[in-house]
Amino acid sequence: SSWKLDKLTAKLPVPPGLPIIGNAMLFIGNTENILKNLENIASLAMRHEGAVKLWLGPKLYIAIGNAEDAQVVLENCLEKDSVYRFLRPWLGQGLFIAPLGLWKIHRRELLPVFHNKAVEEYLPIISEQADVLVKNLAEQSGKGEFDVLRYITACTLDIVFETSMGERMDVQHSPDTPYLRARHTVMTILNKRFFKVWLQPDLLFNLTPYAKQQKENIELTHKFTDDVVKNRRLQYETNQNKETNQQSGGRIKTVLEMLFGREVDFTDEQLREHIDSITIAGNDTTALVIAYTLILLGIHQDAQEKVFQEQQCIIQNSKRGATKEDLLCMNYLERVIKESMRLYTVVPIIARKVDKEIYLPHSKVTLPAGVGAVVGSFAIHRSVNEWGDNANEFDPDRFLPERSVDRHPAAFIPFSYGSRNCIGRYFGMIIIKSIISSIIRTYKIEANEVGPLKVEVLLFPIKGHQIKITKR
Ligand code: HEM
Repeated sequence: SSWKLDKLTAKLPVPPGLPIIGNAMLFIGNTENILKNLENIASLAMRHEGAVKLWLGPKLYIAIGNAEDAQVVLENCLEKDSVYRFLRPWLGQGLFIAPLGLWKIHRRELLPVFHNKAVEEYLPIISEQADVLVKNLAEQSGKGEFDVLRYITACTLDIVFETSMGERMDVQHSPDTPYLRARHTVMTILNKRFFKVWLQPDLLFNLTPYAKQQKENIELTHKFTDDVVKNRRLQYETNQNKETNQQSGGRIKTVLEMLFGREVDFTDEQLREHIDSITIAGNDTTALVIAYTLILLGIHQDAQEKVFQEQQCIIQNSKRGATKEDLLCMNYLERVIKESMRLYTVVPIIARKVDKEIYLPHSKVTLPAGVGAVVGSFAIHRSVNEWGDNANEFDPDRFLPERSVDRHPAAFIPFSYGSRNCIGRYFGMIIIKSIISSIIRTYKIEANEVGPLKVEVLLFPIKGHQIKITKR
């Protein structure tokens, strides 16, 4: 039946491949090569109808580089592709990879927890950590280039841990803990598995030392979250009669606390899986967007000056954290952040399972059930068809309302699209805005370039996020 699948999708171009493994060669080699190959696939797609097909071993994938087909896939295919199965031992049925039936029920329960009003309660925690970040950065002020991502990641970890489970990790002061090391090890092994086809079959993976290492480190991270869930459940049950709404007693409720006593009676294991999924999906993504935006502001001094002037207008010379009202006024900064997410799409590819036949109106091809659909957000964000001839140039004002009216709704999808999009997108945006606001009011930034990129699930610059800062 691969013959039948091949025939059904005969209209689509296919890059040259090898027998048996098909196009899997495209994903072999270093991570920089993977990106080059992805770019070649994207340009092959552009020369045709914005889609190509790839055989990865026995499985057929359709790679999509146009907004119209991306919209159809992201609206209709809500089940994650089987490539995410490697996350299963770690994240179980957590929202990020939850199978469709369970996902529908749990997403509905989690939505109010990530509502604008609910996450705005976390602004004091965000500003407090942004303040620590600004102080930590002082050691780099007036010196040469340095990689800013490490500082930002420590800050977003502190924010995400405190808001999701009420744990004050203080990563910004003590970045090296057994839990964080274990977490990093698991991520490194998973990344290898995603991109190295020979590590994908369990049989082969289990022959490597990675298998044991992964198991031990997953157990360590599970134990950490299990303990938090157990303690918070106990506290919740003790206080149950006293507290009723989010801010009772003046204390802010964490994501975890908001999940107790809901319509769906989450088990402790389910809570652990959701909380782990949230801290994994929400941390590096947010940190990367901030780091790319700082480089872009360092390159484009005129944009930085405009961002600074806007801050002066809103918060004057104060060093206080940004309030909800302040954030709403940061329109230029918001356009800069969007342009940063467009050019450096930190989640560059999204893979979904096609569980029922669907027709792609742009490529004019019917995808049979059983194939995988890969949405190339990075490719769509840089496509001249969607963004015009200067698609590769930095121009925040392309996000002015009057210049956005004719754009396809799925031409800009940094948080994916449709009902399985990012549940934390508003939370992510307020963290990003608030942290950049604090940094830019204190430091002037310089940077040369982002340079060549690589894909390790997320998008990274090969030489790191190099910037120079000086106190204003
Ligand atoms: C700028 C920062 C962020 C970016 C670029 C981003 C991007 C994404 C994308 C592209 C997806 C969908 C993946 C797919 O369709 O397969 C997603 C899902 C998700 N994100 Fe985010 N995210 C960000 C911040 C956050 C934050 C702050 C949180 C929570 C604290 C979060 C939690 C999640 C969760 C739980 C999902 C799974 C949703 C579901 O399947 O229903 N993300 N994110």
